[in-house]
Amino acid sequence: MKPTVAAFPAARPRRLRATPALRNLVRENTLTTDDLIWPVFVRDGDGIEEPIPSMPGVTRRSIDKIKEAAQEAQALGIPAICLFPYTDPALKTEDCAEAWSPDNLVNRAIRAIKSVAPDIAVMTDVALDPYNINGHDGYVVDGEIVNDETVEALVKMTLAQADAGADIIGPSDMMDGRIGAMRRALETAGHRNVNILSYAAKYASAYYGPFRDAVGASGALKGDKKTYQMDPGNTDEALRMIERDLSEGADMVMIKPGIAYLDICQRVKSTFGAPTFAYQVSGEYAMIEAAAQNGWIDGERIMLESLMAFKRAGCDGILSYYAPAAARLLNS
Ligand SMILES: NCC(=O)CCC(=O)O
Repeated sequence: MKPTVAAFPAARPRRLRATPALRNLVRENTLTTDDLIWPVFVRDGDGIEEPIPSMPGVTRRSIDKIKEAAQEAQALGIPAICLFPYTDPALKTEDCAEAWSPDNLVNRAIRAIKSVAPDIAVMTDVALDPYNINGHDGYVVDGEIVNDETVEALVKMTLAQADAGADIIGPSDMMDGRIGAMRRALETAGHRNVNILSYAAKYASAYYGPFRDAVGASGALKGDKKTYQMDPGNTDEALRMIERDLSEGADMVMIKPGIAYLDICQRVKSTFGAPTFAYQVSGEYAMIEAAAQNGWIDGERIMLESLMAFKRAGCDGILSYYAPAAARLLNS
């Protein structure tokens, strides 16, 4: 659609920018707390909030502190919280059995959140990397990340999370066929209302560096994730991945990382019209924080501007470490 614009001076586009009231009236996109999913890091212990040096302002919390965070999120009106575990290295194994233990950190955290903040939707991450001795999202056999055996493990992990009360399952592993396998297993187990938010277009990105520090996977990872995560040069492939995951039973889809992949967000939303999310990942957060702490940028304004960019690109929501800070500003 080509907009009709009169010639100057009949058209003076600045008229619509003249006052806050007029700007508010004609704003095309809005950012609200309803758009936010807050990723949080869980660790063992009690009363612990441990700073993550490469993500200033973000901490690893013990479950009692996660409960407080969930209550804070509920009070701020943030609809969902997403859990990532910092697993004790002694629990990381080749078979990754801790991933589907009913009493692993994440499953205990889900139950704890549900006990104090029942209005919050709890999202989980499904991938083997927090439990894998070699840091990969899948099983490694003779140097290869094997697909089908990994999917079997991911299904067990999914069911354990759903049993614990997860509302949204977030498969971030990028194996083939996992969405269909998870959906069938959830249906069979009677978890008919558990949503799947598929990390459908997840790129092999350097922007995840600080996250791997946060979950203690940096040292463990041998090699890279390029045989399962996507090549940053590709666009059409992202559309194929989204279409496939939706056809296998994903309720919502995600593009990750965020700000460097807004073209993908825009194409995905305009092509499929499905609930579309972006993940403003750890490296994006770290870059904004580093510049803000140096006084080189206005951190609060950049935070809100970067989140608004996702809305403009068509996203329905954003996973962001800024969720509580943004919610406080948006609510003020
Ligand atoms: N599966 C979750 C992630 O890989 C998060 C990445 C990040 O925040 O950098």
